[in-house]
Amino acid sequence: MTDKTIIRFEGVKQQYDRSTVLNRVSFEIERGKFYTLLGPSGCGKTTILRLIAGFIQPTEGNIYFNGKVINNVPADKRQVNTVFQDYALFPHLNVFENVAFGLRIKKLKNAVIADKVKEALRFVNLEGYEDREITEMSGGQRQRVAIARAIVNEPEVLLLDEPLSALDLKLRTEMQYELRELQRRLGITFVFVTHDQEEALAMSDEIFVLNEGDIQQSGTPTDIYDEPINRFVADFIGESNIVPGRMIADFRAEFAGKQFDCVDQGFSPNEPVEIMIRPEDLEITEPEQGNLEIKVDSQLFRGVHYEISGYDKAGNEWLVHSTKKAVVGSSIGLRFDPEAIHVMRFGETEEEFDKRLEAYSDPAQAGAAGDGR
Ligand SMILES: Nc1ncnc2c1ncn2[C@@H]1O[C@H](COP(=O)(O)OP(=O)(O)OP(=O)(O)O)[C@@H](O)[C@H]1O
Repeated sequence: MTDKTIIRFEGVKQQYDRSTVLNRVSFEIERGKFYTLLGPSGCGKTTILRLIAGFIQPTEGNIYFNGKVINNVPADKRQVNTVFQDYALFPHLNVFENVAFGLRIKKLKNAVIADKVKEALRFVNLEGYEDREITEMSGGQRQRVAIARAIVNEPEVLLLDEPLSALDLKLRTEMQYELRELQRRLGITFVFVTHDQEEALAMSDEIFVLNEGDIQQSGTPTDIYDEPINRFVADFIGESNIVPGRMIADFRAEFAGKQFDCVDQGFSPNEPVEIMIRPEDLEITEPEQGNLEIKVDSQLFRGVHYEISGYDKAGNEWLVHSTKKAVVGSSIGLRFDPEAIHVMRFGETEEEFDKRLEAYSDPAQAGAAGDGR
């Protein structure tokens, strides 16, 4: 734990009846950053938010806030506010009263409330909308009222549970920029929940990828995109080619019936692995000039690139994103760099994975691990 840590989960388990929704999850959240909990429906994202907010208590483990255990601190005593998916605004109150609601409960003076509400509305670009009825506001504007109502309490952490999912694509993209910008201006910690990987990649400083009650991987968007820990993360974050293979030795992998140089090490000789290559890292060449040859099966124009798929001689399917066209039924070559080959070990924990990656970037450790070439 560092002095930047604001929230820490230590072995937190959550059970409803007999089903375990979180399996002894441990992680840290630092002050002033934009975090995203990303994962498919039902993986436990909202449960983590509810635990941070104090709407539920963990079955096991501890939750720390600024270094103190808060398992039994009631929700209204936590320095945390939540923006809900459906905004949960009061339809019978106007914009001002919706934002002022929490402050009235705290019995602040009217002049103080007026100042704070004005400031919060300014932050979300809704100055002058104080007297509007909620029913007269658009989806995007309601969203901003909900955010103003949360930030008016000056929380240390803002929790956002799929706040953009009700908006259409264009507005959603606009709000992504706005939220990111708002977080920078406010300088407080945001914990944002989404099942949309593009949204997570675009907005976050740090992403936690969840599946079935476990954190599969945590890291920056580029870490997670470039070095996914396993098939689940690789598949969930972007499109990927994943084929079976084995590590012959350090820096030498075999897949699709051939051997290739790669940048991975620290595996047992002949260890079975999964090989991942992103579609945009494959370059189309003449059939005999590539590292692999595939027979083109289909081609779709996607606006910026062509999406080409085909099969190699070993029967693996490959997806290619390229600005070059290919002819369905013809053979093409695929060229890729050793750095484009990502080797994934079966059943590796995040700790082991991080250690292995660190060894690549630290020549002293890499040497100690033995260069098997
Ligand atoms: N009060 C409850 N009682 C019983 N089961 C619950 C309760 N709340 C959530 N669950 C279950 O816990 C699991 C995780 O739910 P959670 O809402 O945390 O998932 P999520 O990742 O946020 O999903 P979504 O994206 O669909 O909102 C689900 O299987 C859900 O059915």
